[in-house]
Amino acid sequence: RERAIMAAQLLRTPLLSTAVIRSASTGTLEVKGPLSFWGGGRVNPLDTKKAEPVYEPATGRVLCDMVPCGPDEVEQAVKNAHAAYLKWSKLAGMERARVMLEAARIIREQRDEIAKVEVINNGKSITEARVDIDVAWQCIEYYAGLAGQHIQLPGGSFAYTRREPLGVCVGIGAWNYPFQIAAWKSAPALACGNAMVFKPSPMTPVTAVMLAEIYAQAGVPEGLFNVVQGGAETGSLLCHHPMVAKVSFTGSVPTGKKIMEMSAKGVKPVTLELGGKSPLIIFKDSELENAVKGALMANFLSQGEVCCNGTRVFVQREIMPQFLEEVVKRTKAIPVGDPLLDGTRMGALISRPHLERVLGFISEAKKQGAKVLCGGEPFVPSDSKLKGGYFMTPCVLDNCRDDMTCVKEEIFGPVMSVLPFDTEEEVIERANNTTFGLAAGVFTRDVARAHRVAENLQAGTCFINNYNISPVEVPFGGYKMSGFGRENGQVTIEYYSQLKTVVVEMGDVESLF
Ligand SMILES: NC(=O)c1ccc[n+]([C@@H]2O[C@H](COP(=O)([O-])OP(=O)(O)OC[C@H]3O[C@@H](n4cnc5c(N)ncnc54)[C@H](O)[C@@H]3O)[C@@H](O)[C@H]2O)c1
Repeated sequence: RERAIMAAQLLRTPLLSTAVIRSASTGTLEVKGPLSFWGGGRVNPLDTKKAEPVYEPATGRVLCDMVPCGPDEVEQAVKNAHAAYLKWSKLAGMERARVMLEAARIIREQRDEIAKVEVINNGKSITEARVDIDVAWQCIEYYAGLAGQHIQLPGGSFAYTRREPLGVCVGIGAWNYPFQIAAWKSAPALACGNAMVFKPSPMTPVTAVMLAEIYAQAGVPEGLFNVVQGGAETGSLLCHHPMVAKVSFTGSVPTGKKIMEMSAKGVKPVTLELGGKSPLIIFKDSELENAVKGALMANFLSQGEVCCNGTRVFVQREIMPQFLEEVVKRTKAIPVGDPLLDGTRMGALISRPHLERVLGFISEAKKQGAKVLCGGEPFVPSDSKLKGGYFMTPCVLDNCRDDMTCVKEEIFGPVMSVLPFDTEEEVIERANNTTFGLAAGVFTRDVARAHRVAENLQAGTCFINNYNISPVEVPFGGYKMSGFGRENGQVTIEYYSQLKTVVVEMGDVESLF
């Protein structure tokens, strides 16, 4: 009966054709049809009553509907994933690698189209979205292969370890890097022989389906990478499902705590990639031009909606005037507008409520004594089709103190708080005075100081003389309440596999009994 239901629901046509995407511009793309994917195709929803609108951030129009998956659908997706896992995990690493390399190749080939859809659904600039998609295929290419270890024991005996898959892994994503998060989770999961059920954010449901289509086209077994749509309810069904072996989550701290609690009930390992309020420390001996560029990169990528952004910018007092002058000049020059235009450097925030929340942080900062040096206002681009979009001007706040809300809480928007400091000892203490610990940065020409500061900062990633550089070869993840576990780099294999030790006796058994 289940098979019959599946057959009636399954759609193997692609969500969007290349021609449709190519001819689309801001305000024109229509996304129709189901956005969930399992068993090798897109699946019609069982119940559309709880459908929610998904908006195009640059125009404010409805892009499509997101229909959350209920218990029966989650059950189908997980079962499909499990069946695929049984086949996929028996393949040799090289065989899996071949399929994954093919998926990486297809993404590379369709990079401009995927980036365009990402922009339309997420609002970030096309220049950034293209980089996101490049990082996604690089990640899949990177993980296409892995091996075990052989340990010699006395008397010709030996042991070896096998890195074995966990089974069905669940990925739950945030809305700021929709396609890239799906790739960062699925690439190591699949490389290790697992299957994945991925739930994107309900605000950005579109491009994860495109990734599912690409994996299918590359030749993964049906059901190996599945997409279920929905919000908290669907996410919690996934975390509680007894056939799910692991949950990898990217999102906020409060949701991360719930994910951990739910997973604890089933003794499931979790990876938590949570929020941050990262410090960037600029010493007076820095090369100022690079430090200013670094501060901009640390704050304004993806409209400031980046978890590892260095939003607390500590500047040594002696260079504060020059730093502020230069940073404000450059911030004012950032072209905000139609995210699909090549010249745009800042697009629209994800939603109207989020825009209002970010503007609210700025009003609160002003009340608490901060001075707005530039930006921080809603912005209406001259192009009339963008008048309903969620744009704002990037903001630099001066006169900040450590106890202000804008300095303590994650804003997740284009708002830089600048704070003066005097000594290295003082700034390290202030930089670490937060419950978060995702990233940190330091600019200085003094090599010894750079490494000393990096050692003393409580953060999962420390950037020296740059900021927000995350190549796929390098592990990424948090300290403290920014989470645990890592994504990217070789170490992530450990988070998507379990280690089996096999001990082999080559002689006779010596018994004490
Ligand atoms: N560390 C990282 O790698 C990283 C990367 C990107 C974003 N983030 C963080 O993500 C946050 C912004 O993303 P967001 O607003 O989408 O976060 P969020 O926590 O609101 O939602 C994240 C995901 O969790 C799902 N979810 C919500 N409640 C759930 C529940 N009870 N059970 C299961 N799933 C549930 C959502 O539907 C969504 O898919 C920021 O705090 C940001 O710092 C972290």
